[in-house]
Amino acid sequence: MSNLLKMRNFIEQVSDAIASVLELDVVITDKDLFRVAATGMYRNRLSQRVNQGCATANVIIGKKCIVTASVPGDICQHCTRGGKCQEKAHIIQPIVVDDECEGVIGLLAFDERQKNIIIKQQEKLLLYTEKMAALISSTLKEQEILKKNLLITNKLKMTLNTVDEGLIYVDNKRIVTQINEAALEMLGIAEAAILDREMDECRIKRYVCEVLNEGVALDDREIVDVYQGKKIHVFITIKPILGIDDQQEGAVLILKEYAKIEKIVSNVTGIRKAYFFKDIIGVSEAINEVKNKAIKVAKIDSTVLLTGESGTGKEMFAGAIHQESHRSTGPFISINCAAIPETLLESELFGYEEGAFSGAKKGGKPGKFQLAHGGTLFLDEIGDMPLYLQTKLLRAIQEKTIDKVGGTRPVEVNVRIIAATNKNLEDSIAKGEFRKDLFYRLNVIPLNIPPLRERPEDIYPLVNIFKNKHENLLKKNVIGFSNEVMNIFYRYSWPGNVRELENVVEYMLSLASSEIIGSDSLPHKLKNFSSGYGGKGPALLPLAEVITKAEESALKEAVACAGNHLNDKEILDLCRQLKISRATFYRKAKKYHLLSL
Ligand SMILES: Nc1ncnc2c1ncn2[C@@H]1O[C@H](COP(=O)(O)OP(=O)(O)OP(=O)(O)O)[C@@H](O)[C@H]1O
Repeated sequence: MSNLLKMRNFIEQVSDAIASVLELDVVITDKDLFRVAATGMYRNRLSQRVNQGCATANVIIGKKCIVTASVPGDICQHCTRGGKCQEKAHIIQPIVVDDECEGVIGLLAFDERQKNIIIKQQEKLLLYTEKMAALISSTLKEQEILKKNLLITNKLKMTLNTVDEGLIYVDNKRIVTQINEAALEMLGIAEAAILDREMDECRIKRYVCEVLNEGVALDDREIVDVYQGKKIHVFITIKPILGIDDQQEGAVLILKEYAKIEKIVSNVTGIRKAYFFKDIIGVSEAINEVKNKAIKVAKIDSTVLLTGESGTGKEMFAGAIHQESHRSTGPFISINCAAIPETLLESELFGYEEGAFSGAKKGGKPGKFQLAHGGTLFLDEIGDMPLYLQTKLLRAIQEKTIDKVGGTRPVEVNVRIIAATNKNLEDSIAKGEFRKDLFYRLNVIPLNIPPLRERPEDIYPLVNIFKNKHENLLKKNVIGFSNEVMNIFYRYSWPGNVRELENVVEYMLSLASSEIIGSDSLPHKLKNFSSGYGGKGPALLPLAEVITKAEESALKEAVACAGNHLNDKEILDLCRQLKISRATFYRKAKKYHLLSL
């Protein structure tokens, strides 16, 4: 479709305007020889093609205006209509855009009166049609520029929405002019609630003001805050945007999510945060039993298999065992066998030699086994390892050597293996998904971490620890959770275990507006759970039982913090802090088996 045809409405308006001013008929024809707009005789011949070789076609080729005072003139000699043309005279003006003829404006005379107008007012008409052709030409150009701009904007929008970083553009008044999907997700906000409005998140606003006032970029500032009820933890870079004349036009904000950066660093290096046994919180007999056993086995170099539901703390235990072992000065390298695509897992674990496959790095790459040399290798989600790699892993454990992908000689490695799974490996063996011999190799020392619902005494100290941790991060001042909330915590089944509990505490703290956090801040699924409170749901615990549980947890935690094996002076000190008598302490110690911990 020609450019003139695309703007048919506008072209029709121009042709009507010319005709009404000049008392002549007008036809506007595009470069494909189609009549786009016309008045008079040609109005009912719109969208028809004019003859090849006619005056119009000649002007389109020659890009020069012609005046024929009496049709047929010289220019008509090749026209296929010959003497049948009804035109008596015409002026045909080309519409030229960037040296390309897009079409013509034709002023036509069909009778003697109109013919006289053309003859007598030729100069004036030429000037007028020239101006009209220029008007159409500039409008066509504007349309072209508009189309290009629209395309650039669309490409930009698509690019903005494919990047992982959050991007926000603000003008000099801090009004958000553009925001991508990643930024909306990080801020937990809908586009309509932020676009064309002032950037009002207080910490971000402060930094934006700084950049706009001083005109100097700001790099990777860490922000931990609550924005519209959602916790945000990001690194922010803000750069001023300069216009064509070097005037500041606003700023661009680049947000990188902390959790994503942490995950990338830990995935690439395999290095995890160091955990110690003191970080593993819990006062229940069950958790202390596992802890005590783990402390003992840390000293020997045997392979450990940690089992337990997701979020029970298997990775914490693996890290703590490493720190307590004679390998603590060596590396602790972790790999999640379920998170890495099967095709990459082998080279991630065992490394590869140069040229092992297309895309292999020059000089090859060491695998996690080699990186863990002299330390501990934590194989998380071992139950998801494909069978062919299980065979290779078994050989590495038995022979203490690994075969790199594309390698010709085995490489010696000195590594302690700790594996973990939330699957029942015996079931996997029965289904033929896990090698029995590997299972026995890994299961030298089995440690099972019980789910949180089986050790409710741990809930209170865990809630306390997480409250303190996130209270500081979120800069909130909270005393604690209401009895109703604690009661729900005790009765809920925690399918996501300690991880879920921590997430719930963090969520509730970010919403907290009072010192005691009530059930109104509970996340949806716990709120639903609480709607059964006293109704259809599980029965309420008697108040006395809640108090007893809280007292037991608080005392066990206090004794554990003081060091478990307390002498007389330490017990006296503890009683003073707890503001209870020695007799009361010993009575409760007996009741809750405090001193046998
Ligand atoms: N006893 C505990 N004391 C303090 N924090 C804990 C405890 N147990 C688990 N956590 C916390 O819960 C989260 C999950 O722990 P971890 O990753 O060790 O669990 P996991 O069993 O390895 O989970 P997955 O099977 O999903 O990998 C972590 O944030 C950890 O800090």
